[in-house]
Amino acid sequence: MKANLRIGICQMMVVDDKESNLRKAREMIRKASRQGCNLVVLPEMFNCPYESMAFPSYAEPIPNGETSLLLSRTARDEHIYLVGGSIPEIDSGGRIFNSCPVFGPDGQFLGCHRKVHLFDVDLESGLSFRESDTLKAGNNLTIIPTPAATLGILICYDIRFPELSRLLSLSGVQVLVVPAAFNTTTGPAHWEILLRTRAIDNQVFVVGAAPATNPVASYHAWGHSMVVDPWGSVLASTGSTETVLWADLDLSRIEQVRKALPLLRHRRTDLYTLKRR
Ligand SMILES: NC(=O)CC(=O)C(=O)O
Repeated sequence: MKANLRIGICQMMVVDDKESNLRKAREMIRKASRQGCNLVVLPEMFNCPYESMAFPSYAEPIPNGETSLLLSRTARDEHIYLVGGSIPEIDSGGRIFNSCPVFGPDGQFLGCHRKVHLFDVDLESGLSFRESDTLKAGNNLTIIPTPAATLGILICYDIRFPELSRLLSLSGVQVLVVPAAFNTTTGPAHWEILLRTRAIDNQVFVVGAAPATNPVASYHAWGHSMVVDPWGSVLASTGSTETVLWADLDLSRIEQVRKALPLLRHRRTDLYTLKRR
């Protein structure tokens, strides 16, 4: 297989201490880079516990806050593309978002995705979460063109809404990058199925980057970071512990799969359409 993109996922354990999280992220990014990765992805809320009430005190501006500056420097030092998972972002009006900043190999800020769908749920297992208690929703689709690949960014719950992935794919996205933090209720039930389904539906690569399970955290992340190819095959996956995972993406696979099974061409747009507002 001809590889043209080696993608690394830092499945890090997030703790209730920003400086420790930043140190761990940098260490794991460097490890991925030493393994030859030219695109490295962090998980959702990698600098902050995944707790609504923690978001305001951990929030920072993007791209000039402490975390963004560290990511930019690390991307430049390692000469990699870096998808900065997500962090709580505070804007000039004091609004807080769940946001994913992306940096290029010169450290340049390439863009930012603000989570569009907020995770407000009361699960039968007893797990309740209400991101909207402290966060606002983003209003944009996020496409990051790079010479290596065109990336589309989704954050966690966004993956459950197929319209978003389809719109991104129809706009030329080749790799859906999904920093996420599914939990031990929804993770075993839905995580792998959703990642593989979005890959199969859209015939794109899907990269799911999750935190490792932290047994002392209030929210138990499921881990199981994964890379899926456009046929829905799992190229790399892991369990719940801290690890750096990597996979080689051969982007020509997208055209091969689309040629053999022309799903996107076979859509009946005379019967139905998907409109971006
Ligand atoms: N944490 C999320 O945003 C989403 C999630 O855990 C799920 O959809 O399940």
